[in-house]
This record gives sequence, structure tokens and C-alpha cells, in this order.
Amino acid sequence: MDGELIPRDRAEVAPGAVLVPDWLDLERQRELVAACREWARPPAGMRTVQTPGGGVMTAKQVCLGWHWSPYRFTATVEDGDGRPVKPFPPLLGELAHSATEAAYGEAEPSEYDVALINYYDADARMGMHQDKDERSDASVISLSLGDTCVFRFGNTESRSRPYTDLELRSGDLFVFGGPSRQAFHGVPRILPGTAPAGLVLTGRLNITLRVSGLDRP
Ligand SMILES: O=C(O)CCC(=O)C(=O)O
Ligand SMILES: [Fe+2]
Repeated sequence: MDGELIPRDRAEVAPGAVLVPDWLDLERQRELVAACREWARPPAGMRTVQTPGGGVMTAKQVCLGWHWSPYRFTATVEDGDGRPVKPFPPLLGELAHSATEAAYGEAEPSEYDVALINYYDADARMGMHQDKDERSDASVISLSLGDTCVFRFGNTESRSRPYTDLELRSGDLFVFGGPSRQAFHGVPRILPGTAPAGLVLTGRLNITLRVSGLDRP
């Protein structure tokens, strides 16, 4: 947050998993929130995701580049209105490049082509899972906007301990790759009302950028 007495430091939470606090300034956060509002509109807009077991994800989601539904990527919104997924914008490709550079000191060479955007209201959360539907081992890039969340970053073996709970605040960048690429992670809690006042957003948006490893049809 702006005006922090002691600024938070870049932190390597696990090998290859790096937190860069306050990476996006407020203006950039505002631009991204405005863009998310557009991306969330139909067609191929934000939807509720059903899991094969009959459950429902509490975070709502919209995808860019490739559409994700449990547990694969498709070109159309197969679990929604059936329309073609919105394109992956060059802006996010550039952001991915600078994000990996900020986290690791050098940019990931792969071309990012997918964004998954999750919206959390005060009661939403996300269970521990691995991001394993990509056919690429390129790092996953996570950008947080709005309310702070508790983000749980675990190990590659199981959903349980050891894990680290950290706060992801609006503007924070988190990148996980290398030996941490397949680490289990989740969002146990949102801290309502913690978004920066200037953002005009209730709840939390998270944008993950990924490399699908798929050829465009
Ligand atoms: O909201 C977050 O910070 C995590 C999102 C996530 O793990 C995912 O989209 O796979
Ligand atoms: Fe994930």
C-alpha cells in the first residue's frame, strides 16, 4: 500500500516463487481494472465455473487467449455462451515480459498467450490446486487488484503443509516458476474493504498470465 512506513521487500517465498510488492502503481491498477470490466462483458464474458464433481467455484472467471474450463483449454467458451474466447491483448504480453524481468532479473523467453481473470467477492476463495493444464513449464504470473487476500503457497507434493501464507495486496506481482511451477496454491480468504480508495473496486481481481503451449487452431 502507498505510504507504508517500512516498504515491503521483494521476497523469494520458495525457489522460483517471487513476490514483488507494489509492482503496479495506482494508475496502472486503474487501467487494468477498467480493462477487466470490459473483458468481463458478454460475449465470452465473466461466468460461474462448475467443477466436474458438481461443485461451483466461488470466484467468477473470464479468460483471454484460450478459454479454461476444468480441466482444459479450448478456443470457445464451452461451459458458457459458446462464443470464441476474447483475444489475448498485446498489453498483457508486454506486461508478462516485464513481470518476469522484475521477478527473476531476466524475462521469460516464452510468449504468453492466456490470461485467467478471477473475481472474488468478500466470501469467495479458491482451494489448493496446481496449475497443470498448460503444456509449458513457463512461469505463471499473478497480478492482484482490489482487496487484499491471504494467498497460500505450498509444496509440489500435496495440498497440505508445509505452506506459506502471505498477503497479496493490490498492485502486487507474484511469479512462480522453475521448481515451484507445480506447487499447490490457493486463496483461503479475502480481506474485505482493503482495496485502495482510488481504485473504485469492491472485491478482488486476480489476473494470471500463462503460456498454454498450444498452437492456435
Ligand atoms: O487468485 C489468485 O491469487 C490465484 C488464482 C489461481 O490460482 C488460478 O487462477 O489458478
Ligand atoms: Fe492457480
